[in-house]
Amino acid sequence: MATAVYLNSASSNPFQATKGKYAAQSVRAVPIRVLSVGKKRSRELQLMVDEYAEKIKYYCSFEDVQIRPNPRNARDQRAQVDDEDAAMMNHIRSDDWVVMLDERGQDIRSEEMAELIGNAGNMGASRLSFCIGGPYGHGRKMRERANKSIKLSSLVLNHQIALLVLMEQLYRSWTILKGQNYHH
Ligand SMILES: C[S@@+](CC[C@H](N)C(=O)[O-])C[C@H]1O[C@@H](n2cnc3c(N)ncnc32)[C@H](O)[C@@H]1O
Repeated sequence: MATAVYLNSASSNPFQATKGKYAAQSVRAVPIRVLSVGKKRSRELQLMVDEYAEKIKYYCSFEDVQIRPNPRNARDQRAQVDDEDAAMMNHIRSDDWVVMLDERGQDIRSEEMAELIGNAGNMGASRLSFCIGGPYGHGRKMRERANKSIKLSSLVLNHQIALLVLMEQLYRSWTILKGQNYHH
């Protein structure tokens, strides 16, 4: 039977062996993908993304999917967003659990992000897809399809910065779920 992941402070359970702030959770590791619209990344950014990807892969399968911006060289913003939206939707399956990254999304804490990842398997998701939009953000199809919309900050971030912050938070989430000594 599915059990929901609720994060309680490890100190409330003295029998739980853990070095971190939270007790280790037993979770089904659902594969994670990050879909992001963006031009070719700088070498420096790619190195940092790869570094986090390797860390995340220690816990679950991980894929970094890049989507070409403005794939049909549309002249106006609306058409560009629609084309990027369609390209992103092509990568999403019906049983994916889709998290849209958006400056107007729900403000969540790192512990809530960890719960989201920990509970994905219990919700019947076969895959978790985190989606980062292009220069003008997400289109209508993505907004309708997303199971959840979250913000990383109240500031608007460059998509590459958003990607890096997301990668670190995915890694952080897993260390929280495993009760490891990274999150304080
Ligand atoms: C340059 S931003 C697009 C900004 C645009 N004003 C919009 O309405 O989305 C490119 C992408 O980065 C991500 N992003 C930027 N700031 C963010 C934030 N504060 N929280 C979450 N995602 C953010 C979103 O996925 C966004 O679609």
